[in-house]
Amino acid sequence: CSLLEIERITQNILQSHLETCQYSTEELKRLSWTLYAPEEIRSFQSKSAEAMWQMCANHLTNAIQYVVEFAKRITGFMDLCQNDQIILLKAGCLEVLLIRMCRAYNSANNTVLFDGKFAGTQLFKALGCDDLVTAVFDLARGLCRLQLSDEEMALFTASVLLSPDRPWLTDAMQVQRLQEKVYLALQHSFHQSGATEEKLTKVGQWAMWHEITRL
Ligand SMILES: COc1ccc2c(c1)CCN(C(=O)Cc1cc(=O)[nH]o1)[C@H]2C(=O)Nc1ccc(C(C)(C)C)c(F)c1
Repeated sequence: CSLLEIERITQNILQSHLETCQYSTEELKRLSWTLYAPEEIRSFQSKSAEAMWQMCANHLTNAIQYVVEFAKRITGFMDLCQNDQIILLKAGCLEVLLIRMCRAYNSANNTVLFDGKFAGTQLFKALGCDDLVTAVFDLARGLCRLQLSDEEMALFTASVLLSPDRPWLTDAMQVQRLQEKVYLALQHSFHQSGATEEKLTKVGQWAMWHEITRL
């Protein structure tokens, strides 16, 4: 597709991301140095698993609404049949939420935004699943190292949402055509920003992995 179309796709997806990213980069920077005091951490740790899960579920459900709104604003997503829109969102919204979460992660002290301040893994002890919590923090740390710009984050999460290999899609080809345009825009964006070798390799690996899983 033409450079003009690439530019148009990039602007639409960047705009959609900025309008639905829930916290601006500046806001997260400011928040990232407000940490919980030891007694506040202890009060979270002494909650019941049920109460702690309820709190996390509320926050994540709220965040997922923003991901749904992001998808609806991507040109071409609303042209898909409703069945496919639902399949793509059901399969992809948690992946997108976890990728977006790295923006609210501070690798300097391994903390993530939770309920207004930045929390370390020990705050979530009451949940009783340290492995899941550690995995979420590890993913955020890995993604943080890519130092993705808002534009790259927008294009990357859009390409994850527009995965043509989700099961039961009615028109996978239509989704694949959309995803290929977003990949082109992402590559163009990396080359524009003189992306680091690591970033290109990482995304290349990710694209490869996607090819492999599609085979
Ligand atoms: C897309 O990126 C993010 C990143 C963090 C949060 C959100 C979205 C949603 C709002 N949120 C809140 O804590 C809500 C709040 C913010 C505020 O100022 N007042 O209330 C955060 C969030 O949900 N963080 C969390 C971090 C770990 C977990 C695990 C338990 C999975 C580790 C989790 F479930 C939620």
